[in-house]
Amino acid sequence: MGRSWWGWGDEDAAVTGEEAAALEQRVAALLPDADLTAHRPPAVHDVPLPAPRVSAPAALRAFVSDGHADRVAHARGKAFRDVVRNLHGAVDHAPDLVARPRTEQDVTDVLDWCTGAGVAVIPYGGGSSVVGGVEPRFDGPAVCLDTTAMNKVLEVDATSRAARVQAGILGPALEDALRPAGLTLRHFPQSFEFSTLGGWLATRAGGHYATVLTRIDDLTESMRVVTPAGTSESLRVPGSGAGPSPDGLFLGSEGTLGVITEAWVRLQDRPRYTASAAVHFDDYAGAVAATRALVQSGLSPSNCRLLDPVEAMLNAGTASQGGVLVLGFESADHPVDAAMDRAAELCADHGGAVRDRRSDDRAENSAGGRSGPGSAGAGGPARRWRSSFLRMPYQRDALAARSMIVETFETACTWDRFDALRHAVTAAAQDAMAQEGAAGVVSCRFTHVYPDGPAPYFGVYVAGRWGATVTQWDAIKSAVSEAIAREGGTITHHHAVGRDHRPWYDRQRPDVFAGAFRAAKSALDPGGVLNPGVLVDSDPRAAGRRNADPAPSR
Ligand SMILES: Cc1cc2nc3c(=O)[nH]c(=O)nc-3n(C[C@H](O)[C@H](O)[C@H](O)COP(=O)(O)OP(=O)(O)OC[C@H]3O[C@@H](n4cnc5c(N)ncnc54)[C@H](O)[C@@H]3O)c2cc1C
Repeated sequence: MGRSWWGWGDEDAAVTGEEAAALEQRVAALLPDADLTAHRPPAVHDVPLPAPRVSAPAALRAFVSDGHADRVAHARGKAFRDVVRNLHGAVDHAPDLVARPRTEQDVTDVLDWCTGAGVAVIPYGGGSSVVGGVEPRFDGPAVCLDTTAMNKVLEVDATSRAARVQAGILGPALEDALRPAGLTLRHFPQSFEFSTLGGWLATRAGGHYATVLTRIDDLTESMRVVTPAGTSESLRVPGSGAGPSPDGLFLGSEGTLGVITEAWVRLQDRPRYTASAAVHFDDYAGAVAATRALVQSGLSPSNCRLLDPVEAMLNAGTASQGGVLVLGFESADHPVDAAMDRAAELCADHGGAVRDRRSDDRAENSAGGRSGPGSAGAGGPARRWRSSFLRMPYQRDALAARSMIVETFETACTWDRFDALRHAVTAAAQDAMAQEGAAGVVSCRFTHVYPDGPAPYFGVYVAGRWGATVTQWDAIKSAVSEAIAREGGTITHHHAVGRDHRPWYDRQRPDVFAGAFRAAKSALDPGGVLNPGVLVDSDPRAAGRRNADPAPSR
């Protein structure tokens, strides 16, 4: 047993037995007409693939594979639509080769060969993209450049609390390497176990923590990027006003400008003091007002996830009329009970009742302790929500195999627009479901909150039709994306643009910026080989041979 080729994570962690039966029961109670017949994916070797269209030159063969299983496993990311297409054994676009460079020189050699031969290159970390970011959805040959052999922490500067880390390291290995020094990156996306530092930087990933240092951008001191035009390394300083930031260009570049090979990242002492609570509300408007008051108070909770009643019921097992605010504080330096006291007062002002409050000063997360999203101090609904958070991707796969459409989408907007956006998005999802003849529910939680607005994260749980769930989901996704754009939200707060969000991203970004970005791409990637179809189209003279198609193939 190892990594699942078709779904999330490890094969031996897949949902089976009692967990599967309990899941089916919960769905049947919610959607009694759902057909929950379980379908199985084909064995990886039975997935049909055309022969590779290119072969690696002799100098690269030591780290390049054209193996069938390698090509299938690197063919797409881990969104719902990826998992379902895998379940059907339909891999329309696979890379011709998978390269696993061991050094920066190997990366340069791959880029040089691909630029010369007109072969596309898709930088690939953990392959957990949910936006079609790693799928070679274009004509012409492609090499998947898998960075996971470059996976070491190279240096720790304990004085400045920073580390120089290779981009292909996965979350757990990074934290394991930092733990002996009592340090942590404290960046825990839900995909933490199976995504890489390079992927986080390339997508501007959002971690588990709700306020202040929410994204990998905030934790980045400098970056080293190998491009077809040469290598860029930014100065390692705590801040700089020296013109536009080179890191600002490469953060979120999604493999279109170069391969991120290393970064200096900012670390923190592992938290010792924690406090958590679940605050129940009778009225969702009051819950939203309390969350806004909290994030505008300067208290900076580490966790501040407002679950609406549907989300609270489905994923925290808690009935609540107005929603539940999962609240947490933590510090390596001082007790956080006073902050929790004040947060409870602010919530009470808006009708919130604190339940399941816990605090802990036992250094559970300090050197030698375990780490992960919100791993200390939580009880009751907060604890149930956290464990279901980690099981969610596995359960999504089990439900996808049972014709359910289970997927999420996210955005961010200012507080003044949130009510209208939530209503519009929920209505668009419900209308699209009705048009697809499918019954389902829509949930909403805040993943991150800022003084000027929340990042709402929606879930859909729909009884689909086997064989049609991808087209059904695409129709829902298109409708909600239109609603988000209409209501002034961003097409993504942290899932990135990839190929799937291109139509809305192209409308969101200013035209002059698109031109400047295209010019930067031409300068760094003159052959237009890097991740065609993502973020921006190359100069047509460079990309003419490839006919990139940003729209999702169905
Ligand atoms: C179950 C699940 C939960 C998720 N939870 C979160 C979450 O909490 N927060 C969040 O932000 N996202 C989340 N995601 C989305 C995904 O995990 C993130 O986008 C993550 O940052 C991708 O990292 P990766 O290493 O898997 O990159 P990949 O999926 O391999 O690649 C993503 C993009 O980055 C590019 N890329 C990868 N490595 C490099 C590199 N070294 N240099 C240049 N470009 C590179 C790729 O070309 C691609 O465009 C989740 C996804 C899943 C499936």
